[in-house]
Amino acid sequence: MLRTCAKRLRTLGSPLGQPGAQRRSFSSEKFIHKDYALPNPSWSKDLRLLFDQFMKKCEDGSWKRLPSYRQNFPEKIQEFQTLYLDSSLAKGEQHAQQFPRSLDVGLGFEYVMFCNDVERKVLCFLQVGPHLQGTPGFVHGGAIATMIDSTTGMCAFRAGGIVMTANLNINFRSPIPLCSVVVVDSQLDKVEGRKVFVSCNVRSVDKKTLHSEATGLFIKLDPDKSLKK
Ligand SMILES: CCCCCC/C=C\CCCCCCCC(=O)SCCNC(=O)CCNC(=O)[C@H](O)C(C)(C)COP(=O)(O)OP(=O)(O)OC[C@H]1O[C@@H](n2cnc3c(N)ncnc32)[C@H](O)[C@@H]1OP(=O)(O)O
Repeated sequence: MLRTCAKRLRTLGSPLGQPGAQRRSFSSEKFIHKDYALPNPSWSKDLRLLFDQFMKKCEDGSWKRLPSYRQNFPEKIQEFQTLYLDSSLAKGEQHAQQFPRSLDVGLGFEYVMFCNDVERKVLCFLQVGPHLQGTPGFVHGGAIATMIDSTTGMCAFRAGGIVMTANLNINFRSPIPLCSVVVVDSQLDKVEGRKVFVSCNVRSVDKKTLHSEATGLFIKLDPDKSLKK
């Protein structure tokens, strides 16, 4: 699996250990607002197949592909700051990046999310790159938690607007091989006032292996309360 992964990365012109090529181009607006939830040469056949299968499901409008950027658009950040932040927290925002998109293409998280608002589900098809290693040959638990947080967070966001994770409970059932593709499947369970409850599982593409199970509690932010440092 790792050898195939390294081969695909060489075709990107960003060999392992020399990630600078991708980073150099990052400063241009074009790359900041590039939609990363689209196929690139680092994507494996498994990820491409899932992508193509769900793009077909989007044709009748039941599913939607969610675009994904390294940075939020300035007007969104402005809106967020105006509503929820102390002005003292506004520093450094122009250099901020979405954490799961901050690694070089192919080396970290390669993923695309699809949502179905009627079924209240968000699915994430995720390829875990070689820089996400924990135990040798397997993915770091923190990397898995990141994508569970992002997927369940997106599910909560679609139901409740701007939310933050208050509690995330994960059971790691079976390790995820590095460079494999997994499906993060999240489901909105209920909304009680400002509390949004979401559950989630992570499985192999053939669904035979359950890698992780999780539940998340998200709280809709209250515009009358400012977030503090
Ligand atoms: C630029 C903006 C664009 C946005 C686009 C977003 C798009 C997509 C989403 C992507 C998903 C990203 C996913 C990543 C999300 C994160 O990782 S967030 C980072 C981690 N989380 C935090 O740092 C949060 C830290 N905590 C807090 O800031 C606060 O505790 C809170 C905001 C979560 C809640 O505070 P507050 O608003 O003051 O609410 P409370 O009054 O405290 O609580 C309200 C009710 O909820 C219950 N509750 C709160 N926390 C918990 C908990 N941990 N467990 C159980 N219950 C909890 C609390 O008891 C209250 O209940 P009642 O009303 O009393 O019944």
